[in-house]
Amino acid sequence: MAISEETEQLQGLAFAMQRAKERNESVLFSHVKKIEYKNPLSFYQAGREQYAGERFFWQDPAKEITITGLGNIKKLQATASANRYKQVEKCWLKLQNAAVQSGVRDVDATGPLLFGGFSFDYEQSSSLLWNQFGDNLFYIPAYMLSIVKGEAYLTTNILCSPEDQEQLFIHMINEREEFLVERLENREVPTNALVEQREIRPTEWKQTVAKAVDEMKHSDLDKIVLARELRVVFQDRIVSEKVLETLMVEQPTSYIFSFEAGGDCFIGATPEQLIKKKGNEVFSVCLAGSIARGKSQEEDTRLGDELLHDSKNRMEHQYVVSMITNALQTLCEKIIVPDEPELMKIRHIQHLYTPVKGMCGGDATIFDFVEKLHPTPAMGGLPKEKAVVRIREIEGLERGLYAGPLGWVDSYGNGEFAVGIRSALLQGNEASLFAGCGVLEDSLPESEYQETGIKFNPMLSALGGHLHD
Ligand SMILES: C=C(O[C@@H]1C=C(C(=O)O)C=C[C@H]1O)C(=O)O
Ligand SMILES: [Mg+2]
Repeated sequence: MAISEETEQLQGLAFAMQRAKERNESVLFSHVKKIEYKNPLSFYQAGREQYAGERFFWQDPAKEITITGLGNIKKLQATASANRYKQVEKCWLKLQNAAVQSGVRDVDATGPLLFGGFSFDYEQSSSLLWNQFGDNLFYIPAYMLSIVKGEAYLTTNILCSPEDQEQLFIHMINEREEFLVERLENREVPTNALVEQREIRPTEWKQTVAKAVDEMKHSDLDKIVLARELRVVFQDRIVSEKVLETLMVEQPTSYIFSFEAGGDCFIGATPEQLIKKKGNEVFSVCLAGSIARGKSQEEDTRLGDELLHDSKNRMEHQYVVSMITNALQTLCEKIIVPDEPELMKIRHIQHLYTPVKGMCGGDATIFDFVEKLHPTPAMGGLPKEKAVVRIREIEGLERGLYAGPLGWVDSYGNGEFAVGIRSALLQGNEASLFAGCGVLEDSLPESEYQETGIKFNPMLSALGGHLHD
């Protein structure tokens, strides 16, 4: 006779607790149950009070996987160093070695899952703006709703310590049901009035671009991505669920994410995948080269054609294609790279886009790919090391998680990271928005300034700020 789900779960938990006592160390227990479809934003919102500062949201452009995490049973944070990817991975693997799982198995993005992100530059001195996140931050949620290909799964994760008693966990098993109650009736949020919208040092930024252009003419630096910040202040605290909801409507073909730490929230709608790994298959995207959307169909097509044939933008794009191709080749047995870029048209902007696919050997992990790829010349520049150093020296920005890898990995080794662009850091009633652009020898500071202006629009629109033309 098949045992009931409840029994299986309690047996799994008892087993994990026994293992924790035997090993005298904490053991991760994870139970997955298939549930009726639930609205992921409602789940996210339901955890607002109890799990404030410990929530995340992730949705991929194809909407194959939507993950909402509440709570934090284990935080992983590596030292800010070149070794940070390996450090996080090592801790994650160690936890999994002893982990006990029960319930549904073999569904991507269910069960024990690590969510988080790395800053753009581990050598940038620690900043005040990003102090809630540090150089990198990952955590395993207590409760997680995964919508995978239209089916819903609820994961409960518990870290059993050798001293814990079973009773302690029974309430968790009951508590989680509360988060599943749809609370759509509370979702109406009054409009939050904009108090101030301010670009941070725009004139200096253009001067920095001009300086970089000059430097490129006299050095081996071929490309550098320079970013700037815009700050918006609202009357009341910014509600991240409201922002997510708008982003989902306005940017349906981007990754929608939010990542809370302490009182802050890193949120955005990025069109740029860094790496996706599913079994031995890997996917990445080269995205660089930009132009505005047209006001009419004709103008839009004309602008798209212009972008496809513009030598500066093609070069800007090609640097990314070459670097990603080389990086993937070191870890893959086979890769497929189209010869020509296509256009990616999103609400406020169009880009040159080349999707890349590969097959890797059995040993390569998603962290290996993140380490090899980050930062691509779409976020850093070329040569990579030099560009990162120069960004640190001249950009004058605290990038934090902006332009860094953000994503998840599950216990099956599958996962996905996007780069955290078209994003904002929410801090109470203020938000810092970031946008950058690829500067080449023939860049014009004014056009790069305009381009970054457009790149603020996805977040400005979602927050309720004034859009750039
Ligand atoms: C750096 C950003 O975007 C990147 C820069 C692009 C460009 O300069 O053409 C295009 C896409 C992104 O790879 C950003 O949005 O902040
Ligand atoms: Mg550009």
